[in-house]
Amino acid sequence: MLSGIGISPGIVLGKAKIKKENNIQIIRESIKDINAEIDRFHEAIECSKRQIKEVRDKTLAEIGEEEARIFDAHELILEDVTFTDQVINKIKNCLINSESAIKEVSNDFITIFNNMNDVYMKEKASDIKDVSERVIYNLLGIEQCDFNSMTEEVIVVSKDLTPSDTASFNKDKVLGFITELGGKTSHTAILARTLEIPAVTGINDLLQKIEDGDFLIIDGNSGQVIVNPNNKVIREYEKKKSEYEKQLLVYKKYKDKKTVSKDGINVELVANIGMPSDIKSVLNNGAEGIGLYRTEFLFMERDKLPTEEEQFQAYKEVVEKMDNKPVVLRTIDIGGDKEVPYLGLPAEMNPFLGYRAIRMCLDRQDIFRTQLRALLRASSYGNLKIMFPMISNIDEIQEAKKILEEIKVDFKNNEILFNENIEIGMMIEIPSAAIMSDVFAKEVNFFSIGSNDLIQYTVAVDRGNDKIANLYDEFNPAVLRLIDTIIKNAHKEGIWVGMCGEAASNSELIPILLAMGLDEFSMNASFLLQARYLISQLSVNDIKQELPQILQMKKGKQIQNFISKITNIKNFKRDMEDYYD
Ligand SMILES: C=C(OP(=O)(O)O)C(=O)O
Ligand SMILES: [Mg+2]
Repeated sequence: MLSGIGISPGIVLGKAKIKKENNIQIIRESIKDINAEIDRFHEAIECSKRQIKEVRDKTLAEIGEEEARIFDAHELILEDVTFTDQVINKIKNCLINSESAIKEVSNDFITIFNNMNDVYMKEKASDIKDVSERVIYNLLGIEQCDFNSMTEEVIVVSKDLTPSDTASFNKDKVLGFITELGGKTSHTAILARTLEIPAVTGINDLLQKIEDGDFLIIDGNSGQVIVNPNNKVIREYEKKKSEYEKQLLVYKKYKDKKTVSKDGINVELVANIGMPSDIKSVLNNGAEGIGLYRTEFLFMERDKLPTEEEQFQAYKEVVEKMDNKPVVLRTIDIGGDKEVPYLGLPAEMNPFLGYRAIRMCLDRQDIFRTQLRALLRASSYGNLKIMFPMISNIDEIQEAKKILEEIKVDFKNNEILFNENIEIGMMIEIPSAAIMSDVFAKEVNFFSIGSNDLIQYTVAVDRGNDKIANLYDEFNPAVLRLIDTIIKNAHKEGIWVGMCGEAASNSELIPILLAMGLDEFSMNASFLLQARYLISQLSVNDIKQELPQILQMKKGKQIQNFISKITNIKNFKRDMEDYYD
């Protein structure tokens, strides 16, 4: 049994097919005819572009537009003169062959991007590796491994797989794959999930542990790989596989349904997103809207502030793609663990208690006003709602609303279109706001409970600190009492209340939140169908009867046990975590 990281869910059983490393030796040869060498390089670039276009078109036809964009990025690398000029200069100045020049230049770029210690930059490094290997193969006239023409069903085993490799898989033949390198957020992992090919990564010395033809079981849910299992284990996994697939079919049936409990209570089930490209999976998983659009991601991974126009285009794209379904756009929550280096903000002793979110926006009104203008403009293209994060006192929400009003007046004077009745909401994620939620409820049209922060501030536990993760508990009775207070206060004022922190997708908490009367549940798209299924199995009024008793319990564990006993959802929780964690 080998343990790795499951990057694409599902279970498969089959024969191993090792993708041999093309251990090509690139020899640094001296050249005499510079022009001929540069021509050779250009020819290889053109040939690579043609191949990338083919992979792109295949991806577009068989997988999707978003995935095809990975290969647009590959083409851009070949068109990027900072890359190609450096290779040409190396050929000219060092009088070396193209293969070595590309290897040296791409290695420099890969090292720089990998050292940035940033997921996005690391992905860029792997794109450069993919593209430069392709050009080198073309220079050397080496055929690349053709996954498209596999004739028997296999599980591909490889040190690494590029997005090009993954996109060229013949889905009928490649049952799954295992690699040594790669992560959950890599392009290869994204493609595997879209293709619904189970995959596991992160197994050290993989190629020393598996041989061509070995019989394998891959469990993409738990990240386990079993090599040459006995018949008993094979039968056990065949059963697991069929149960998993049956359950998945049940979930999929809920895609276009409303979210209604067994006893007829209707709630809204919506998704959290970070950027427009997340929408595809949101729609595929039957979201009724977006409950949290974390716009700060548009401000990260770049070297200057996005302009009003750039922001407008992004927000408009989201709103239009959601086609009149509600989209709660949260103004930037920069700070805490979300750093934006080009803003030059000084380091702080306690960043989570510091210059963050609305605090920064009310201080840097240039940034805030630009965002408000962009989102107000986008509001005329669909059902957009505005939400302010990290509100801790009444002045902040009033000040934010005042600034928004000023921009509305300016828009009216200048005949700029926007939705005059746009709903305004606030996150309740700081205990002071939760305690004063009766007062805040008079200021806004809705609340969204940010349980990630609300928990960390209520129990004084850093949400990212593994050492004290046992204290970070959504079932902590203090947290549950605060949530109950917030919902009651919102309803007294006649406003709706949602939750967009991770706790909204916790299968043992969902029954309690339903009983408290939460109106909207916002979560990662991959949890939506399971949550809708779970809700359809629950009788909210029965759980409501138990709520006073639950709120009197002294320990989180006690509450959790009680809920799993009365709702019988222990197995369901295990399902959720196995499949998507
Ligand atoms: C949704 C939340 O906001 P973020 O995770 O972006 O801080 C939260 O705090 O629960
Ligand atoms: Mg938060």
